[in-house]
Amino acid sequence: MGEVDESFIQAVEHRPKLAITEAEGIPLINLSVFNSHDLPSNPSSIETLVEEIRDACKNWGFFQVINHGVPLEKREKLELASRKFFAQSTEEKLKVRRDEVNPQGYYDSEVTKNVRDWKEVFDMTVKNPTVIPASHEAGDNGLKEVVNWWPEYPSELREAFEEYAEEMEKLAHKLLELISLSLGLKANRLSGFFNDHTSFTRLNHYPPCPVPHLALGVTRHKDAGALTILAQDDVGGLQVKRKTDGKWIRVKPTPQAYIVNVGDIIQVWSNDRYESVEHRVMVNSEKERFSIPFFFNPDHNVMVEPLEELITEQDPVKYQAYNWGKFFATKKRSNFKKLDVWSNDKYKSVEHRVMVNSERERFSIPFFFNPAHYTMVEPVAELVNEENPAKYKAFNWGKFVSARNLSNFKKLHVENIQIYHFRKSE
Ligand SMILES: O=C(O)CCC(=O)C(=O)O
Ligand SMILES: [Fe+2]
Repeated sequence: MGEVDESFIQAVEHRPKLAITEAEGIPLINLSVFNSHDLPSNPSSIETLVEEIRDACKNWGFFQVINHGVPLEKREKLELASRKFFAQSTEEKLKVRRDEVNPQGYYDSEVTKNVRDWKEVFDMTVKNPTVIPASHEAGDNGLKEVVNWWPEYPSELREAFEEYAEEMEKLAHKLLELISLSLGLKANRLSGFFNDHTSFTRLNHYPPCPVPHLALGVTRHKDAGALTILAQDDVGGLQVKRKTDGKWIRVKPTPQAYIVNVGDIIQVWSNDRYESVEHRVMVNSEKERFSIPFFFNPDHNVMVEPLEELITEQDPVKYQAYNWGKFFATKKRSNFKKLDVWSNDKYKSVEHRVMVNSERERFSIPFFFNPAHYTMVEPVAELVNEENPAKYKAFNWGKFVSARNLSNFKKLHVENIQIYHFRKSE
């Protein structure tokens, strides 16, 4: 990734401490009773399991599962293909780069909460094609089909992914059943939301980082979907914000286990009984790290809202319904970076500052020449070509300025869409 660009540097309060206490870990749950059939015949064994899931979702929002039924060789095949893909030159990887039209593929400049992540990724949807809204605009009812890009090398990536995704889907449905039971609902209560699901899998590669105390592999965030099932390698780096005290707890790699976390959608469905928990990824200066999250997301047309069975007088509805596809499209779109945009990075905006002195006062009068508020700022078309693809997405100047003024000029703090925007006031 070359020299360390300022966009990677976290604000002081978000920088990771390199020595982290590994006190209490997230719960480890054995799924063996549940992994061979749809619902096990022994009701008391499943009761204990459901109880464990309930406690884990309530107290942590995160847990690990073992004896999950996913064949190890399928995971290893995809892990190996991922290593081979990322080991190629940037030029090769950019041939399958994600763009405005197709959000799948390779990407090395993801921005979470306006700070760049120290990672590169490759995204693939599980359904190929996957149907999503054509745009984030509320009035636009158009749909589009997203198809996966496949790199030339390694040629086995596609097969490895497809086999793996099938296993992930099975595991995700099992977990969904357990979660439904743990909320006192029928096992299949949530299954119908996933007929044409928009799930995707991401290959993450975190290269060694010369400034692990200043940057993060993934900035603190919550996952927007229903559930995430993560395979991490043996390097470690994932941290979860413990609910009891807000401390960052490292998720110790457990060979062959999967890490599961509740996403925002389960938070809303459960009307806050279960919360989607913040997590982040630390990087280190010596070892690269690989991980593979599977994001289990419902159909694009699902209206996400608290489940009516969980609503009572004492526990009234906490969220307004929102459309999953639109929410997701908006979230993807608002992941953009800083200025230097029109020139597509040919000219860089340069930092400057003003010194004062002990004797003389000084006056100056700057004139800030800004476009109209409705201007959509994006690289000018003449400066964009195949060798020099657009480095910025379009953004609205007026909205940018008002967000920036709010954030005290420190960071471009245009906040991503979040479920709390749909929270009803108490
Ligand atoms: O790599 C990891 O351990 C977690 C990645 C993650 O949180 C994400 O991609 O949403
Ligand atoms: Fe995540």
